[in-house]
Amino acid sequence: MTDPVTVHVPLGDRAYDVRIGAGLIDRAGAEIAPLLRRPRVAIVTDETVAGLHLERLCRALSAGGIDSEALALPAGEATKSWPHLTRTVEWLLQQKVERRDIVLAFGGGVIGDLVGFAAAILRRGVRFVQIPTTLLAQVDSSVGGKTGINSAHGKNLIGAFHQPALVLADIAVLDTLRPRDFLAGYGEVAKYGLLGDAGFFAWLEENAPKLRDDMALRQQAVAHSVAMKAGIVTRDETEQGERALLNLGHTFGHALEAATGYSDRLLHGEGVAIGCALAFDLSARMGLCSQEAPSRVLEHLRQMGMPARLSQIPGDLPDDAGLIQLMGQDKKVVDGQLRFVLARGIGEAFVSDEVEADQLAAVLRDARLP
Ligand SMILES: NC(=O)c1ccc[n+]([C@@H]2O[C@H](COP(=O)([O-])OP(=O)(O)OC[C@H]3O[C@@H](n4cnc5c(N)ncnc54)[C@H](O)[C@@H]3O)[C@@H](O)[C@H]2O)c1
Ligand SMILES: O=C(O)C(=O)C[C@@H](O)[C@H](O)[C@H](O)COP(=O)(O)O
Ligand SMILES: [Zn+2]
Repeated sequence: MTDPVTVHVPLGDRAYDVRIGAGLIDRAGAEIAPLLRRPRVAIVTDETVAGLHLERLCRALSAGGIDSEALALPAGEATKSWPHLTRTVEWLLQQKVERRDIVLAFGGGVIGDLVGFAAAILRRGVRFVQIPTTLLAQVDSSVGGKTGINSAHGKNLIGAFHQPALVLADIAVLDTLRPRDFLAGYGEVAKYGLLGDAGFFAWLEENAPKLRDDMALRQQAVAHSVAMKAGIVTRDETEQGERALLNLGHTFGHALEAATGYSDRLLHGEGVAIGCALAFDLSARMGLCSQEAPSRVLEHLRQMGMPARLSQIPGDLPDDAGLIQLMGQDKKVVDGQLRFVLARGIGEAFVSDEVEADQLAAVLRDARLP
């Protein structure tokens, strides 16, 4: 057990804490009990997380005098869909979860997004606690209140803003992640440096390879990422402006996830990594930043063993027109016009609607090369 770090998200009557430390799951009862009106919770998780960590969570809740029931959904992005949303909401109703109860989302970003959305619509809104178990969910998806599911038309197209009442990020639970899932989550960590903190990116260039083994560095990386996200979300909760910077790499990434059918061919964080590389390439081609910036991004992703090019995605992809059509469903689109997060350098991202079709085509063409 390390001393937890707390990042507060000061959103008025929707304010909450993000607690970050090793061993927090074992303290879940004590951490959650003060939020409860009656000592019971409904847990929604996925089958992989249930097999590895559910018993421990239930024991910790029980030690705090809290009864629990759990629903385990299939693991993977395909679960962020209407059928599993329906199943979750119906199960929560069957459990007679009341408006003043708390639902626990115990898993990665898929569970957090789905369960957060279920909580947002159940009885027109019940509170929920995020217990994120992937690196991605700890640094990004559990914080900020974006919840939702995917559609064949695009990523996260059905959803709501619904802030959690508490986030408990047990960084030791990441030890059981598959290396590929750990690295995919790292895509979102690197994103924070790239979008707004050159010093953090330089720190990552030196320390990121050690995050898997060094708990103190891991805690620092998670806490720094969460603090950056909390700051942005506090200034712009519903993405009227600055929050769109958190979408760096996502216009490309989300289109690629839709193109690969939300399957294991491409994980969200991998799409973000490729998308960041493409966004920096596009920025350099438009003369917004020097060539050194995309070269550094590529070099770092390669050093970490992450994909950075379209040619690293297994199987066929749609042609450029097909990918651009998928980008047309991006939530940043205004009046039918695509908007991209571009950069003037590492840590200097901004939103632009001035990308020209031939520049975009050149980026996509080159990214298809091996
Ligand atoms: N709401 C937001 O702000 C936001 C931000 C970023 C990403 N997202 C969403 O998050 C999703 C991706 O999240 P993810 O990468 O966590 O994927 P995920 O939830 O599918 O988890 C990845 C895999 O890791 C397994 N897993 C989870 N915890 C584990 C553990 N401790 N040990 C072993 N295995 C474990 C899961 O079963 C799954 O197979 C995407 O749908 C993305 O759109 C949302
Ligand atoms: O919290 C945000 O805002 C983000 O954009 C974080 C992203 O990493 C995340 O993938 C988010 O779900 C994407 O948002 P969307 O609005 O493009 O679906
Ligand atoms: Zn993301």
